[in-house]
Amino acid sequence: MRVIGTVGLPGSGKSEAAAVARDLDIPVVTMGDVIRQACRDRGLDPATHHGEVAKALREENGPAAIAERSLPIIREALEDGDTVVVDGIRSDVEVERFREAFGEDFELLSIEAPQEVRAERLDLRGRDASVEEGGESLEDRDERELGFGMGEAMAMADYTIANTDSLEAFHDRVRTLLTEGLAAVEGDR
Ligand SMILES: Nc1ncnc2c1ncn2[C@@H]1O[C@H](COP(=O)(O)OP(=O)(O)OP(=O)(O)O)[C@@H](O)[C@H]1O
Repeated sequence: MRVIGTVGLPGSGKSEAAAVARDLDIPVVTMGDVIRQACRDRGLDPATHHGEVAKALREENGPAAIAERSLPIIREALEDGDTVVVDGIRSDVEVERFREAFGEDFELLSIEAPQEVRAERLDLRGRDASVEEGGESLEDRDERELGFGMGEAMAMADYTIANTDSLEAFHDRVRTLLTEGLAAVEGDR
């Protein structure tokens, strides 16, 4: 059994890593979906209340609340396969919760790229932060995510992939990691 969590700043390549997993028929549990479901449970539109509900969940049930709610979904996904990818980890507290739940079976992958590289890719993706995030710049998004504990989470990673080369090279790295395991990408640690 392998539960592989991904962490990384905006535009680092987390969605691309999740896409590689899906291509391999590895289920991806997205923590954002947990928040969207909580919005619907409260009769709120996820499009406008996502941030507010994420904050409320943490205030009501503690900083690991979203990780906690992801656990049954991850366990259910593990009934169908040996490996699950968890996308959307934001903090060290969440990493600790997953380590507590899955022990050695939990692996943390940090995806890293310099801010200027991420900025360029996000512009190309058409999700320019200045438009999509209500005027918030990538610098501000980075700062906000680091404020949640993203930096501490990244520091806890079992391995790091530097996503500074081509998309194809990144896909290959992630595919190797998912299919062959840590030893195959040991050089990246
Ligand atoms: N190595 C690469 N070369 C070229 N483009 C890339 C590379 N890696 C990712 N991209 C592109 O950069 C953009 C950002 O990547 P992605 O959406 O995976 O980031 P993310 O970490 O999920 O970001 P966010 O947290 O903002 O959702 C995407 O358009 C993706 O296709």
